[in-house]
Amino acid sequence: MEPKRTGVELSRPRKRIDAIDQQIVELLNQRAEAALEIAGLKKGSNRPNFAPVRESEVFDGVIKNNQGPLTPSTLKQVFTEIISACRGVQGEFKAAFLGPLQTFSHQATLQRFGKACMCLPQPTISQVFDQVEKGLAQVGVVPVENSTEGGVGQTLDRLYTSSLKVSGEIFTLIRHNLIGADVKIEQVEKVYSHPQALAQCTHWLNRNLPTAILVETASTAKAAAIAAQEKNAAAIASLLAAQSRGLNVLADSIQDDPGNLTRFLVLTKKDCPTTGNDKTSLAFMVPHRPGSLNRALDIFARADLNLTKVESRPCKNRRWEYAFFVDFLGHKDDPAAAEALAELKNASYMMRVFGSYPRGEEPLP
Ligand SMILES: O=C(O)C(=O)C[C@]1(C(=O)O)C=C[C@@H](O)C=C1
Repeated sequence: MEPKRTGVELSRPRKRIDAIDQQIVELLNQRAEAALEIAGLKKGSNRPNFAPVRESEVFDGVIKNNQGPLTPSTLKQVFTEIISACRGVQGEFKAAFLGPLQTFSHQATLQRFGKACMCLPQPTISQVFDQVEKGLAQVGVVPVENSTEGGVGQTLDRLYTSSLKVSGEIFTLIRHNLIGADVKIEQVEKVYSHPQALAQCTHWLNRNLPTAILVETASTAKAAAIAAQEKNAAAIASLLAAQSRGLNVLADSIQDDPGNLTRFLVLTKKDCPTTGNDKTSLAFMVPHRPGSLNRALDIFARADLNLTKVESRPCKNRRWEYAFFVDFLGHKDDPAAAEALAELKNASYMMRVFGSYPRGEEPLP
């Protein structure tokens, strides 16, 4: 007869885990004490606690020495929370973003700043800028472009009038889920969501819920709130919305494009020094003459600067004139970039560099 299986054979590795956990707790507290000491030293010198370039160095160092079995992306998640907790020990760390809670802007904020950050959802993109400009939040998180829908005009326009610096970028996978309370997928008669989310799930809805009535809401979070109350109703919203309302996920990842990404910018008052893997965002306006845009773009080509984005927006006070928003790989203080920017300044009647910042990582679908 086979011996009865008990938990006995697990006790040795579990004891090892208990001992390791004790060490982790001690080390985490030592790390938090060091962060507190740094905060004390920064206080006198007018340096903000948030140091994005240093955070990139921490991530790079951790990943460089990793032997596995944990993957780099798992370690990044763990250290996002460790740094978040340390920032929290240093003082209240407030992040403003386009609300309400449980939207993709909220998700992007948590993805970058971890759960210890204090969330300040704002009714408009412009108010996100206001909060940081007034010093009421240390960072602002605003959407700047979506991989299928394109640029977010309100963000580009407000960047133009703001003195804030872009000090980071966040790529967030837009995963839509059909969520509901006590409802099975075949019982769903109404689907609530933001018009963009409904549009991004058109094929899935046609195939799976062809007779359901689609109802537009102001946000995906609002849709989740309605679905939590209404019979035979569901919402298209984030996992965060489902979890926070205790709703069931009836179908996950239902967006038509599995690689749908939104890029967010992180706004702060201070510039970032170079890391060696940076991106720069700027805007310029050139005179209305044949070839002037061509000549401006040629400056980047001659400096061997790779443009990752070019977008135009109408100038508000000059009809049929445009500001060109450009991102390139590199830091504004790199010698070749600095020279190119000086040349561009001469060739344009307005140029503003919004900031150079560590390049963000694009998550895999
Ligand atoms: O190194 C610093 O400047 C710190 O304040 C410490 C620390 C960290 O926990 O590693 C915390 C916040 C900063 O944004 C960067 C790093």
